[in-house]
Amino acid sequence: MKGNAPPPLLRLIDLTVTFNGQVLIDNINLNIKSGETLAVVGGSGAGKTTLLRSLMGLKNHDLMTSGSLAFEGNMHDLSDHQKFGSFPKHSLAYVPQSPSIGLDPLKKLKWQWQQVIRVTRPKDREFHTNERRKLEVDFPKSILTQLKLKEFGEKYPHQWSRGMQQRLLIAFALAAKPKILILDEPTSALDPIVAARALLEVVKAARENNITVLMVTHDLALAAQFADRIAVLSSGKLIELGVTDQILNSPIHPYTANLVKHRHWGNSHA
Ligand SMILES: Nc1ncnc2c1ncn2[C@@H]1O[C@H](COP(=O)(O)OP(=O)(O)OP(=O)(O)O)[C@@H](O)[C@H]1O
Repeated sequence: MKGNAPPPLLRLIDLTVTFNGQVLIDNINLNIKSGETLAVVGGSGAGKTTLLRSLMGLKNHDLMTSGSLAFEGNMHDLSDHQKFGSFPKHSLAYVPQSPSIGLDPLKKLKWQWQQVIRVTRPKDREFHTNERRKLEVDFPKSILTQLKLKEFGEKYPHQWSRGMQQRLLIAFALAAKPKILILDEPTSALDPIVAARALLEVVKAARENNITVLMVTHDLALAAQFADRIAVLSSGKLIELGVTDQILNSPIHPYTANLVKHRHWGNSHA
């Protein structure tokens, strides 16, 4: 059946990022399959955030980027910001590690939701104007319920805890109906028990809405609970990639074996 496998939704080809000659991302090739949850795991400084930012075409002028990205069969040059402009950015939704980056402290959350719709669905062909207006007024209740968020509209960000702000950003991202939801350390603002529960809800909501999830985390145990596949990043290199069970039960690279050995596993993968 191998020959019949569908092409990947996104293909990262020969991505290299350097800073003053120092290699931060070293020739990474990575496929993301439609509908999967892929976790990129690595320690601090491994290059996780740099990988995500490059993949989204977010330009940092200090860094030199080379490589390309194929999305739904179309090629985009990552080294050339102008050419990357043709990439359908609304297909990706990014939730940053720090929720405060994504929220305006001076605006009620309802206003911020309206901006999400205006930006992600400009002159939308999918929607008649009336439908779009309705969406701007009504946050999809199903997503609020799925993520256990209520009464979000009339409050300001500071009236929510950091964990709630992070969940709200994830809800905004899901409601914008991206093809890929990108989560940077999605549970860093939450305590471990709440984190696992919240991530379970996010992955479930993404699956129900047919959204592919790419997350980066330093926590292999958390990745193991939710990811279909795990990619291991170390010093900017993709050193191992496999389905979650293979990574946990028969890791090939000594770095991965060490990660697995030194994790305290919960019940799911003891
Ligand atoms: N703009 C930049 N200029 C110079 N070096 C950078 C820049 N951005 C990232 N780096 C370096 O690239 C390496 C990877 O950083 P990155 O933030 O991607 O790692 P990370 O895996 O996300 O780490 P963490 O888990 O601590 O957030 C680090 O050595 C970092 O210092």
